[in-house]
Parts: sequence; structure tokens; C-alpha cells
Amino acid sequence: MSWRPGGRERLYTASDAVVGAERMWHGGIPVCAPRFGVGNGGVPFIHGLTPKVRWRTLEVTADEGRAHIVLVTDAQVMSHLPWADRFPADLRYELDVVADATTLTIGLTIASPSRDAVVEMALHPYLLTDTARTQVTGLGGVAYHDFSNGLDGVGEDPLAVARYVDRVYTEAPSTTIADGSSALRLAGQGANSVIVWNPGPGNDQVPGEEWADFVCVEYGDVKSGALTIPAGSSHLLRLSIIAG
Ligand SMILES: O=P(O)(O)OC[C@H]1O[C@@H](O)[C@H](O)[C@@H](O)[C@@H]1O
Repeated sequence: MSWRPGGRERLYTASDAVVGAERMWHGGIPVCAPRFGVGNGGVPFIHGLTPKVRWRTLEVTADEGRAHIVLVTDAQVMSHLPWADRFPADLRYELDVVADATTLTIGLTIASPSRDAVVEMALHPYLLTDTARTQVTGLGGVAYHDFSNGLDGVGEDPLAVARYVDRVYTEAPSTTIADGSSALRLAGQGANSVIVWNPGPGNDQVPGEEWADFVCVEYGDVKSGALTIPAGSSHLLRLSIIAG
């Protein structure tokens, strides 16, 4: 997966990634639903069921400087996966992606036609940045739990990310990720959590020193921010990333 505003790639893909439908790899923008696993003992897939299935492409349009893609999937497509039976069998998922010269906007809608559905959802961009020089701003004063060390805290501003960090913040303000040579501005809609993740040195998730090349700042509704989608309705989670 690639997004190159101004000719510069902004999404990390691990050098050992085998990219393909139904495979798990590190990079791009995983779409996590209807469960977000970190800290949930027993959840088989940390990012839920949606990354494990093939989505159907409904629309692809590209005119000068702008691309629009709509993808869909549903609970039936994932019914063979462990944990699928814990969610309504008629959940529907739609992903609406718009990219232009400066902005990438991703909307994830979950619709629950017939039952109240308790879900978690998150959009999980792997953003290229020089972590040694990166400052994430905007999360000051926001309560978090850090799964890297089990501690609760209140966000500092700016936040340094050149280390193992796995925080779930309990609010979702706009954030900026800047490393001196590039800046990305992130804003969520329909989000009440931000997750900040970097595996840090010595991890077994990405090769070698690649942890120093990216940070994930994810927007969603996870943990205490899980949602109940009432029967017959839907929830839209939207993430906008603006390159500066
Ligand atoms: O290894 P995965 O499944 O891509 O997950 C990467 C990371 O994704 C983050 O969203 C989680 O908070 C981390 O706990 C997790 O390690």
C-alpha cells in the first residue's frame, strides 16, 4: 500500500512483508474490527476479523489528482474465523478511501441491521517518520494505558516515540507527527480513542532497525471506548491524514 503526496512515500511497509489478501503483514493501514485485541486475553487476532478476509471492491475512480475507492465486506465472509460467532451474523463493513495531493481520508462504517452490536474499530496507519527526531503533539493531558509496561498515565506533549510504546488514549484529539523534515496532521471523526504504537528496538515484529522508520498513530473506538451500535443503525469512523 502506498500514499505519496508531493511525490514522497508516507506509508511504511516492512521489508519482509508478503503483501496480499488474507495475509498479515506489517505496514499500510490495517482496518481493525470488530475487536481490537491488545490487552484482551484470548482474542485470536489482535486486529480483529476484518484484516483476515478479502474485501469486495465496489468503486474505483481516479481523476486528475484524486482517487476514490469503496470496498465492502460482511460477517458472512468471516464466519469461518474463530470469534466470528460472538458478533451479529449480518454485520456489514464499508471502507471509503479518498486520496488527493495532500490528504488521505478513510471512512470505516459498520452497520448492524438487526441486533445491538458491541464493537471495537480502529484505522491503523503505519506512518513513515524518523522516530529519533519525531514529536507527536496533541495528546497532552489525555489519560492513557500503556500496554508496553502496564502503566496508566496522562499524556505528555510532545510525545517521543523512538522506543517501545503501546498506548491507548481515552480521547481522540487531532495530532501532529513531525520529524523536522515532514509533518503529518491527523484528525478523527467518530473516534474516542487514539492508539500510539512503536515496537521499539529488539522487537520480533519488524526486521532489524525498521522500528526507527515509522510510528502508528491510530484512531478508533477501543477498550473502554468500545461502541454499541443499536440495531438498525451504523457507526462511521473517519481518519484524515494531511501531509505538510
Ligand atoms: O503485530 P500486529 O498484529 O500488526 O500488531 C501491531 C501492533 O498494533 C497496535 O495497534 C497494537 O496496539 C499493538 O499491541 C500491536 O503489537
